[in-house]
Amino acid sequence: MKSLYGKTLLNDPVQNKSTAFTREEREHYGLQGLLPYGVTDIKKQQQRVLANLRNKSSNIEKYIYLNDLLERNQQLFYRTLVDHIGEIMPLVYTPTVGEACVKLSHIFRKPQGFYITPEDRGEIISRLKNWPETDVQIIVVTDGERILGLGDLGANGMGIPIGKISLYVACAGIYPDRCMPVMLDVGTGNQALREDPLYLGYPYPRLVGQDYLSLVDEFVEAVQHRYPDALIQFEDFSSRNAFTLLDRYAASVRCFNDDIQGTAAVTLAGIYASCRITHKSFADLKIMLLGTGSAATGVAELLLPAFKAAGLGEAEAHSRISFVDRRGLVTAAHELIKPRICPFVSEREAMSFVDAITAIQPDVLIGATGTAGAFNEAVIREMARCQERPVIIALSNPTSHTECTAEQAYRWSEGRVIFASGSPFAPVTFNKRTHYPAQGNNVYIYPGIGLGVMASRARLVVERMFLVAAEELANRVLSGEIERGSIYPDIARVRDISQGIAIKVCQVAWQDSLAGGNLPEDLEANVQALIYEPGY
Ligand SMILES: O=C([O-])CC(=O)C(=O)O
Ligand SMILES: [Mg+2]
Repeated sequence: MKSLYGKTLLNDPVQNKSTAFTREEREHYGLQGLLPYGVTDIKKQQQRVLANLRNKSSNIEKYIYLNDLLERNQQLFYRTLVDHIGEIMPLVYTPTVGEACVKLSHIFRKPQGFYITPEDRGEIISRLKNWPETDVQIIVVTDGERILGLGDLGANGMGIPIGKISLYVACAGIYPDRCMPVMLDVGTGNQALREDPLYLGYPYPRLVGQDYLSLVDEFVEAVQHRYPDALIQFEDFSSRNAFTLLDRYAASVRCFNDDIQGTAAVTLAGIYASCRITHKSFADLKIMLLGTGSAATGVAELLLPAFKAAGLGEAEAHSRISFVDRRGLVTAAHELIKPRICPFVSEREAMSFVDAITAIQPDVLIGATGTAGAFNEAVIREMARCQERPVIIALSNPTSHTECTAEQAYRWSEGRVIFASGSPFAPVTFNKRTHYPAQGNNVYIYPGIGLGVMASRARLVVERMFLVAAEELANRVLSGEIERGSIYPDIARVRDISQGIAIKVCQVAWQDSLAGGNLPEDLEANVQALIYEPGY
């Protein structure tokens, strides 16, 4: 690392320790006079951070404060995030990051991440040289078209890759300088944004068709040229582009789509864990999905190999999965069925959502619609009538777009639901009993996948990696958590869990001959060696 002195050192977020510089360091680095007398350690600094944070009156203020801290003192930011992940994750990630994205052009302070626009066409390789890091291993890229359940936020969507990267660092221990958030700013279909005088993105309608694809191609090729080891994580693209890009690159480029594959794995893990509560066999389950976008489709497509691994045949596996959308059960009577949903079309007659629950009696109901209220009272009551312990997973983010609240799920099921949601909910007390909703968010999966791909230098990211990640995550739910109805582990253990997932991913990489190099003697040590522990 370059030796910095004086103000330059204090202004460098990576090397700055602020009041934690010792007397000797102050003398050595020319810091005398530039700091108050008191020398504190990182624990005391954390106390100050937490007190200031808790004093802020709104979540967006907390987001801004934490972001400023990251830009001032990276070690302190990450140490505090890691040590207080349950409290701070919702402020740097879902749900607050949703609000931050909506307002990003207005709260903008310091540029972060890397922006590419159509004006960079033909020049992306040389533009990438402007990024100062030489060893980038993880790239999270969005084009801002489907930010959480909030829709097209254009370049304001940059908040998402930034948030995801901070959790790669906190939840998997990837070194910050090995991570790169990228915004492919190809314009926005959001007219209000384009007309906002403070909007900072490329203020034109979105590139589409071949113009769009060729720009993404150029970006992917440029990444492979400049950062040949990097994993590309596609995030928050529109459903259509998400599948198009995954189909285009997955067989030849080290990449995955988090909304399709990460969400699928976290959902599958929750379903596996729910069987420990209901004492049902996974192979017997019937699963209903509301929504036909990238997340719901991804879940169905990962359930198929999971069912097959549990002994079901192809047709039987398909028959366990049903889709509903706002028109009701997806049957052949539906017009314009998306190609990937076709294999799951029900042979029953057309019927409403609630009637489909009555007819099919699903054990598990999953929502991925981006629509608040989609799980209304009638839906939840019918699930509770059909099942002693209905499993309901409301995936959509942020909280304002979740299919139902935790409180509604417990109330309308008389406290019998096993509930999880993409965004966090506080515990709910109903009929004098406290219920603990779990957070089924892909943050339990993607950091471990990334770490495992990095540790194995796997050429490709394959389906089996998500299956083993789901199994590992489900196995990490403690019996005490199962007893209180939680189907995901306490987020405080996520770092350890990500390492467990990474080891399983490495095993797949070596078994499937995808890994770079020879199988290390000790896979765990191989993963451990990569871990960043924030501190001075
Ligand atoms: O960001 C999150 O919290 C989960 C996710 O990928 C999404 O909702 O698109
Ligand atoms: Mg996402």
